[in-house]
Amino acid sequence: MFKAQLPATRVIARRLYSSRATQSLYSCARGSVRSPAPAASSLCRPVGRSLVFARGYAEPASSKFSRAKPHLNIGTIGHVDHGKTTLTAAITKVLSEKGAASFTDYSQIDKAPEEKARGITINSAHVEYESDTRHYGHIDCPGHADYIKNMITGAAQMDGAIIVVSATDGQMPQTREHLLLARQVGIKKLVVFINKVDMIADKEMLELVDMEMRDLLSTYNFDGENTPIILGSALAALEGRDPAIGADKINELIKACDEWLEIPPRDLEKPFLLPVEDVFSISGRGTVATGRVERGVINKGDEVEILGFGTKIKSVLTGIEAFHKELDRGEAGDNMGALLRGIKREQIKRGHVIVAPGSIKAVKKFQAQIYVLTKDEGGRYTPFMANYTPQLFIRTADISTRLSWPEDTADAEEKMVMPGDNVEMVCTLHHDVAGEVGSRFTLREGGKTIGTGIITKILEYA
Ligand SMILES: Nc1nc2c(ncn2[C@@H]2O[C@H](COP(=O)(O)OP(=O)(O)OP(=O)(O)O)[C@@H](O)[C@H]2O)c(=O)[nH]1
Ligand SMILES: [Mg+2]
Repeated sequence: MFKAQLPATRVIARRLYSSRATQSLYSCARGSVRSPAPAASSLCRPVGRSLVFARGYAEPASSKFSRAKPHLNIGTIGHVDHGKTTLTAAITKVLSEKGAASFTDYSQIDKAPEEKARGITINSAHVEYESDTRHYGHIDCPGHADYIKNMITGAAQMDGAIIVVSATDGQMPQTREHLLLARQVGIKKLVVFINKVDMIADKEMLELVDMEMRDLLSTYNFDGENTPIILGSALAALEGRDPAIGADKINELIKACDEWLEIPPRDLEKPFLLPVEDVFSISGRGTVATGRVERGVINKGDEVEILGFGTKIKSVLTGIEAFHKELDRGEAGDNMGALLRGIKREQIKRGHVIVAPGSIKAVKKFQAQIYVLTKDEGGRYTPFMANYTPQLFIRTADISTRLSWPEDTADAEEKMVMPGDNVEMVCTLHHDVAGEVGSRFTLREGGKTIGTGIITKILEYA
């Protein structure tokens, strides 16, 4: 009873605390004592696709799709009105005819539910469908601001994207902005859909849009030469007419996604990282750090490194507890307690990370893409300028950080950041923390979140 009221990590530490409890845990592991593990333990372990849900997806209403196929998160990006939502609806329409999706019509997608991600409201719709070889989760946002927020917060992370560009307009400012952001947040490959070809009779015009898109992709360091570009009409596909520019092109698009977009390494395949939430001293046994494993796998006896706050020490994990049992192995998603050999209570604290040695470094200064919340989102009412010093929260660490403009910025002295802006700034940390390109963080001031960001470039290691 008493234990049930404690946060999971405390329970773990308490269990490691008493050697008698540890003994009973061993017997529990052998299956001789105790009823089945408490339900709470099943909360943590990501099984197959549920990893995706841990990243912000709601469990889909239909579960008739095969879970056996590899899963990829994608979405439509691109300039306002170029046809992202129409294309999303068209994909579900064409694939539903093969039984590989449930048709989600335009109005259902554009009436996206609001999601709260780190205090930021994002309107986005998730649909899912299947190709011959993969299962896709697909996100479409109703507005430009929602794309920006979604990409920076990673509310629904995209592993790849379909950039939609209207043949009538060609590339527009948000085409470029979304491409740049896709690059910044680590999307490596895109597929291009040149839409509304039903409105263009001139073939040369289409070739021009194609060529310009390849140039633009290369400008933003994507593979402009080899990126698949499909020309079609999302509206024709949705309305079930002109298959040569409609349904056929949707099938071609999905095939291009299958062949060109890559499945990212799963969290389990990445190097081990445990953000420390709490630390306990257990007499007769040593120091235990608890937290939820962010990525990777660890085995009892493995060497680890503790990083952050000027610390870089090696140790060995001599005990692991997760799911209220003493185990030989912990993995991504587990709430675990880690017994560390030769580490004193004072040497480790909340905000440190325990990692596979050499897999990540501590950083002091980096460049980041930052979205600044509006006052309606609970953010600041007023703009700020360079040298503003909020608290930066990354994993379990919080550190005061100074914000400034990158070196080559014009008028850096007078430049203001308005609530609602998306900016690239330099963060100089008061002390070091484990970080890498792609690490996400939030900025807070006086107890409220004022911004959210993602590291794009490391400028100084600890
Ligand atoms: N003629 C033609 N019109 C299209 C096509 N695809 C989309 N449209 C129209 O273009 C308009 C904008 O389409 P949407 O799908 O709402 O565009 P969007 O990119 O989702 O727009 P935002 O979410 O507001 O950025 C609508 O009126 C669509 O009917 C197409 O292939 N041909
Ligand atoms: Mg839309």
